[in-house]
Amino acid sequence: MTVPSAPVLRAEHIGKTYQGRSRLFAQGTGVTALTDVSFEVGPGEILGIVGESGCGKSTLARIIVGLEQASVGRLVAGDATLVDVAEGVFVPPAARRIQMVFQDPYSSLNPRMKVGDVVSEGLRIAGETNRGLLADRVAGMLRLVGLPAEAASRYPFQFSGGQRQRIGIARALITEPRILIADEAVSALDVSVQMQILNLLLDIRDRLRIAVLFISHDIGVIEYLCDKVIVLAQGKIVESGAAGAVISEPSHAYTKKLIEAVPRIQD
Ligand SMILES: Nc1ncnc2c1ncn2[C@@H]1O[C@H](COP(=O)(O)OP(=O)(O)OP(=O)(O)O)[C@@H](O)[C@H]1O
Repeated sequence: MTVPSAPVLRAEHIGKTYQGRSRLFAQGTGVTALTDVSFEVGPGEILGIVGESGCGKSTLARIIVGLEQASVGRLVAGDATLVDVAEGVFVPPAARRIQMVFQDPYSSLNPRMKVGDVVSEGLRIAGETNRGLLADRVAGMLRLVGLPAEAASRYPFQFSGGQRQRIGIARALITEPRILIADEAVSALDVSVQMQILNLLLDIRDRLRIAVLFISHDIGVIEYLCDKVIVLAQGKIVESGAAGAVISEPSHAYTKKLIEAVPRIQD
């Protein structure tokens, strides 16, 4: 009998209301971006978070990584409570061991930094100064994402979009996060390059047993990559479960609409 692993991340009843400063929000109503969002992701599991623009995907990612405060709810990673709004718990981003890969590899890499410095930045911020150790770790990360070690001495503009996304993944993984959040990480890439990056994420998941939250508006990509999925509409989970089951037999009209809108990736 296999014993189920403890979740790497558990979100409990997360809610977020943005309180604007403009007169539009004068009545204290604000914008409700998330309502009662709960899910779990286990080690080596890829959870897809799918929904149309404005459904709250990026807000959820920013809350998990700690760039945004939740208005209500809890986030627990393994034994550690990262967020408990009622108890006033808020673990700062640098202490969460959660890293993000962003949509646009062109703008998310500092063009004036060599790739080696881009990739090693997280370790240097954490206080690592040993140049030999940093170079070894960078070379290992570049190898992991399928780039040659010589890439370290070049600049981001010397690489293609897919290669830059590999650099972004190496940068995210160097601090050994327990969770990787990919926010529309393949949306800016051509379809064939998308497939290469999705396959790289599968390979990394298998090798590192890391948990991945994969945020996308594209249900075809979610179907190819993810074990589980939550479908967000207007900040609420309208459907969740095993990715194959949700996509082959969607029970909610919103999920059906997402499926009809996107060509399916065949493996
Ligand atoms: N800083 C903010 N202040 C006020 N409202 C915000 C803020 N950020 C997001 N929102 C609102 O919260 C809701 C969810 O936005 P969010 O960016 O999380 O959605 P999304 O699904 O990631 O959309 P997209 O794919 O377009 O980025 C939207 O109604 C948005 O207008």
